[in-house]
Amino acid sequence: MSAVFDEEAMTEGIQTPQRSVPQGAATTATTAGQSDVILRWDDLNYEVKTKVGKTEEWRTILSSITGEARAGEAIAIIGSSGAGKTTLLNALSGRIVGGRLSGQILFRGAKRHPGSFKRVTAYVQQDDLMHPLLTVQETLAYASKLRLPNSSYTPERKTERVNAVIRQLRLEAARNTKIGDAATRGVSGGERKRVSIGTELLTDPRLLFLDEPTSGLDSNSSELVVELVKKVSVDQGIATLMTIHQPSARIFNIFDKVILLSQGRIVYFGPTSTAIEYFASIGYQCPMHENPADYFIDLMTLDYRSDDALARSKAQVKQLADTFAEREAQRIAYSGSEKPPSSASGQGVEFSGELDLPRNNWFSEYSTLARRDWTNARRNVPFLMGQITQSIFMALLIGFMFFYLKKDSVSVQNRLGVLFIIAVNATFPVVMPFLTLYYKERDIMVRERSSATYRVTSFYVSKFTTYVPIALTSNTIFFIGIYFIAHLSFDAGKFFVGLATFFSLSIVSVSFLLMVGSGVKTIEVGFVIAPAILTIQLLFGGLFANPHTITPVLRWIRWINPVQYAFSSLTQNEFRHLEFNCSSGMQCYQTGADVIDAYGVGRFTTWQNILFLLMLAFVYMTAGYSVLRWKAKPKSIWL
Ligand SMILES: Nc1ncnc2c1ncn2[C@@H]1O[C@H](COP(=O)(O)OP(=O)(O)OP(=O)(O)O)[C@@H](O)[C@H]1O
Repeated sequence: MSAVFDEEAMTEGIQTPQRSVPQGAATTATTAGQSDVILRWDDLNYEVKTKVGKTEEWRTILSSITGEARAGEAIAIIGSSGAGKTTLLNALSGRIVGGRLSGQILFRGAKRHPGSFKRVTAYVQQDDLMHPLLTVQETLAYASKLRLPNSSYTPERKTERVNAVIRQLRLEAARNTKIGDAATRGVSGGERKRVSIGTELLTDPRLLFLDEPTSGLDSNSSELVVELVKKVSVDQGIATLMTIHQPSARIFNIFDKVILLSQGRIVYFGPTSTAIEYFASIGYQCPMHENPADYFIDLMTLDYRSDDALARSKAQVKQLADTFAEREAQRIAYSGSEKPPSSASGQGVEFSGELDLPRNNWFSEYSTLARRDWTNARRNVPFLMGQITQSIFMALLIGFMFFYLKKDSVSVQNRLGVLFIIAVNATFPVVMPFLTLYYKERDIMVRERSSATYRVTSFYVSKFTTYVPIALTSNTIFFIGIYFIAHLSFDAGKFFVGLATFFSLSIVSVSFLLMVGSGVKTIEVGFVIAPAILTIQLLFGGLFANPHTITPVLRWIRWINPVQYAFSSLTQNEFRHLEFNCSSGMQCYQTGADVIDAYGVGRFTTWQNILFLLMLAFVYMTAGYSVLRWKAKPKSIWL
């Protein structure tokens, strides 16, 4: 019996209730027709380069892998560590990066189109990257807003879909519990995994891939996860493939089929129910009370305890894989070609390239992401309190350090010092804490975008518009505190121009952290690069060295240095029209204009400096966006 597909609904990603497949309809390759084959892979080979240069070497990771997955079928990929399970799952799901992949993969008889294939497949990663401060309900609701098209789903239908997934995955009790993380207690490991699966099931996929969904879970939670996945696969006619480490006997028996992998070769692929029989037929009888999965894994695992044991186990694995290949060849010769008619030409059901387009318009994506970001920010009380506390503390400390600046010549140095510290405070305390936040969000974005959820621009702009107000709030507290405690010029015009400069520098800092956070591979690298660049900006900021006297080789740095523009603007603003009382006989600055001249900060006017700051913010934002876009671009190999 074949599953009934609604083509139009598939294009729109709509739930299609008539797609259900009766249990048992797709459990054996021989009884079901070709039409319910969702994914077919033939002779897959994958190699990676292990040495570069003249002595180039390639290591084979997958070798001659053939098989298929049908609607309603749950298939386990089992093998010892390093057998190639994840590599196979990645190859089939279109997530393999680097190396050489050959063979053929057909989705419902047709060559896969990356954009449309992603739309109809779901991939549940081993690490459940989710927002820890959102509840289960909110996590799924935001995912539904981002993933389901507004054109086919009204808000009510999206809510219904979320409720259906919550029921399906038995998450009712945890509905209002936060996801949590190491710092915040949240849902249990099993619930977390089910939420992760739920976000993928919202779009009603045809194919579901799961990488080690039971890792880190106790046996009951593992069993529940696998059971629920199996039930959903049957109910919705989904073909499911999952890698799994040492399943219990009960979990093993839930699967319709198993792929037993060793050293990148298939040792067995077929119904779970006949695996014991097959191994017995080739001389390996699973003992009565032993978990078959453990027994098979033992047979397939290389024994590194001694050279002899290793040679013996290698020979055994080779023999198992060779025997299976021979049996398969005989079976195919006996039953005729197993390939679907379209596979040779790759001409099956073609997908519309339009499926590549994002699901919703930019504003819809942006407003959902911005609301989600604000909810996360509002709930991140330790972060917000940390920002505000450090602003108050620094304002008091620095304010009283420079308490009551007078109008004598000695105050010139202090006045310059306080202005420079204001500039410093708009950079370091913004960049460093926000960088950690952004880095985590970036990883979630990469995961969410791997199933073509939303545009990079909507994510990026949403981050900018969330971080800027938070940074400006804490920075305003700092600025007002220090301005009045240190008695900077008591002049409304000067105060607001100073604040505008400080705001502009804070905006540059947010843009800078977005650029660094987008560019670095790991957060550790970010923590090295960001302070190094900020320190250079401070060194060339205008206080330590006169910009005009810096060696020409390094003088260009001032053009891209926001601190220098900010310091120049703040200094001109503060010192303009000031006059100093010189003690008799002492050489000193008579007026603020003398100070501006002496420090070489009058090249551009205050407003020109502010304009340069905003231009720099734009340049950093654009550079960060370009890097992020390039990084977020899928680089997978497609067959
Ligand atoms: N890009 C790569 N470069 C080098 N080696 C690779 C690459 N990808 C995979 N491998 C190697 O291929 C083998 C199979 O890796 P894979 O991650 O698929 O194994 P696995 O069966 O999922 O193992 P585990 O259960 O431990 O996760 C491993 O030895 C791994 O080191």
